[in-house]
Amino acid sequence: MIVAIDGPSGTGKSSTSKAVAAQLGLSYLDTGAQYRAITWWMLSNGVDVSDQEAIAAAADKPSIVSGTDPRQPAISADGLDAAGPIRTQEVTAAVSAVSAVPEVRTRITELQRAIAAEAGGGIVVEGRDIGTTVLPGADLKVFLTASPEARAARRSGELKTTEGKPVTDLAATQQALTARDKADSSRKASPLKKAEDAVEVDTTELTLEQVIECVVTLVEKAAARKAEAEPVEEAAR
Ligand SMILES: Nc1ncnc2c1ncn2[C@@H]1O[C@H](COP(=O)(O)OP(=O)(O)O)[C@@H](O)[C@H]1O
Ligand SMILES: Nc1ccn([C@@H]2O[C@H](COP(=O)(O)OP(=O)(O)O)[C@@H](O)[C@H]2O)c(=O)n1
Repeated sequence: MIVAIDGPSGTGKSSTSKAVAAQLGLSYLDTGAQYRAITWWMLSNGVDVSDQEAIAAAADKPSIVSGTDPRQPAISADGLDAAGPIRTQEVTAAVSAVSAVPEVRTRITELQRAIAAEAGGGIVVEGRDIGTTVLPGADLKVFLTASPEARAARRSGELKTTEGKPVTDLAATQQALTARDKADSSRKASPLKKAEDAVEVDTTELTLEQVIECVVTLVEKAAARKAEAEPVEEAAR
């Protein structure tokens, strides 16, 4: 069972995906964390993130390792725990530029497909291009949306500066979030986009619990469809 959950920042992808995976006993992959980890590695290793060629040349250098336990998500770059540093404002500000470089996307997409292929019992993969590009054959595709105001309000309490202080400026958070959406949606390589066969869920007026319940129901229905379809496929072979 492969579940793809895409959408812009602050729509609830990570919280929903982790909870759904934990509830249904599936693995979990946060692909945004992988793009953040490679960005953090580049910033830490003197790669000029305003130079596309420099980013492309460094794309296959770091080893990026993701944990797939939804109760203990883990991410490392060259063996260093990246979970904390990837959430800083510095990384958030640079990640769209790094993730737009085709060599970075090819590298990270390969990693994502390998992880999904190895997840025996099924996996929930969240990101921007999972349903359109990474796993177009997913059994269920969900595209989460929410108003920019709701997304900024959700995010403003979480963001941290490089010194670890909270960022509380709501207007600035909304502006940064909108700029990142624009960059992610307009890049040439695998932009943020709803897959044609994805189910769109607007989470603006929903609690996180309601979104989780909705996605669990969608996964259960997709699993039942898959179970019904498989004996037919077997017989046709
Ligand atoms: N439906 C919701 N209502 C209120 N808060 C939410 C909802 N969904 C997520 N959140 C909160 O919003 C923040 C961002 O959610 P997250 O899952 O990280 O979004 P994304 O992965 O899409 O960026 C988190 O603090 C989360 O708890
Ligand atoms: N499948 C993906 C996932 C993330 N990304 C990039 O990684 C960035 C960070 O993703 P994220 O999911 O951690 O972002 P948030 O929604 O958590 O803020 C995005 O803004 C994209 O630039 C991507 O290009 N493709």
